[in-house]
Amino acid sequence: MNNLDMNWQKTLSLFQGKLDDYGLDKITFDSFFTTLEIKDIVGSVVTITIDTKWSLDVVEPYLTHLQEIYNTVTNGHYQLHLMTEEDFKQSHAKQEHLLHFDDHLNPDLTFDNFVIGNSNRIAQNASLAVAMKPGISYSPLFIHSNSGLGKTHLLNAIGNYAKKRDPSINVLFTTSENFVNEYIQSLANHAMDEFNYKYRQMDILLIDDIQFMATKESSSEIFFNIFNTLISNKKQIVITSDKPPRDLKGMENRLVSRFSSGLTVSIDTPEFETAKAILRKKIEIENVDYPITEEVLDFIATHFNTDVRELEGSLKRLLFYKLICGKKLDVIDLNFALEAFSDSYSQPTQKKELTVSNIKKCVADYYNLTVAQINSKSRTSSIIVARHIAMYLVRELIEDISFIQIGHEFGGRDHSTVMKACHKVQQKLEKDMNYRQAIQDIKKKLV
Ligand SMILES: Nc1ncnc2c1ncn2[C@@H]1O[C@H](COP(=O)(O)OP(=O)(O)OP(=O)(O)O)[C@@H](O)[C@H]1O
Repeated sequence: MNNLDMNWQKTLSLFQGKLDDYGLDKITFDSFFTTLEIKDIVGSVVTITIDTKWSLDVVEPYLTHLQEIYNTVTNGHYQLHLMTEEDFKQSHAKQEHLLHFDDHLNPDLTFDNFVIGNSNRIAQNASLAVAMKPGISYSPLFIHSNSGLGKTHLLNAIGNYAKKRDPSINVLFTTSENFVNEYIQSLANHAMDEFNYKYRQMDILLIDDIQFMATKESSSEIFFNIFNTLISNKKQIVITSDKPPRDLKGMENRLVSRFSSGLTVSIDTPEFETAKAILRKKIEIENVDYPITEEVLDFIATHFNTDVRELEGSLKRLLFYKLICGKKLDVIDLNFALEAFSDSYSQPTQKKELTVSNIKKCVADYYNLTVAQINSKSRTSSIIVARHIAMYLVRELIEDISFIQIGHEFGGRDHSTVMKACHKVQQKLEKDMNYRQAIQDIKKKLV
């Protein structure tokens, strides 16, 4: 007999000794109480089963006495929970079923095939740290970048890596859109218990593209609760988004502040060498068995480098063109690449004309402000931030424009005010990754 059974038998025999006090007789005790069995202890809840519903009705009124005795025997603070054998089996089956959910991880997206460069090193390092020790140091981890730069890849890599190290942990990858749909469906099917149970038992919850949840109020509410439960149970949450937490328009402040409470990292557009390394990796994965010259890689890395998806697409196009062109080629060289991209590649076009007004407009749009607010004397902090960035970008992007001219363009301000603003931006750029990303995003829209 194990400890658990011994404690229970002791409880029953002490209970039996007090039958008179409880107004019970031996025949009732022998018929109903001796079949009680401890099935499960989760935390402080001890589940006891009984064979039938009518036996349950007889025993239930005496449960608090049994609980008192059990806590004296075990010197614990347990709550006894009584249910029929049948109910226990059903709820167990439900939980077993829920434990076999699909993790939705893509096994092809791993750290092994994620190319590291300056543009993504911090995000990759943070992701790996989290995958090695989920929930320990950086929860939530918030990864943001423009589209196609590897956020989904890293999310999957975290899940795949962690599962490989410990196959017993519960990992779930989902997009915020799927989360919202699943929530709506669970509400409609009266299956919110299952929904909550599933999400709350995760050791690692990976949520892609959180920006879609911004305006979904009730889904945000339930997500907020799940988020808090997981974080307070030291579980790992990783979230991705196309912008940093504070720029998630429409997202509740309490969620934004929770998102910022862990570690926030960003991914930039791959620089030339990283773009080439990614191309080489993709060539290796595709098992390309003919040489592609360095010049071709340079060409693609220079002209199709907005994001990694574009790099991948260009390579696929090149390989496809080789397949269908009908030429017998031993090597893919630059001439062939120029032919393959003849309709999508044109000589670099002239830069868009940059004027003070279109820089102001672009910054104002980015921050959801008007140009009049940028020019105004308002001291509201969000307007000041946008105004300073606009001044800085004017100074940086328009050749030979003086501080005096800029001051004039921004509502007749003094040149020293403009100088101070530009200096402040420069200082903040060096320290604040999110700020740097915002300025890069605006620049990208302008140039
Ligand atoms: N550093 C990298 N090394 C190898 N492949 C990469 C890298 N970064 C991105 N990729 C590949 O680029 C493609 C796009 O990446 P991914 O889907 O992860 O981007 P994303 O940032 O999540 O985009 P979106 O915001 O549009 O969802 C994927 O095929 C991914 O495997």
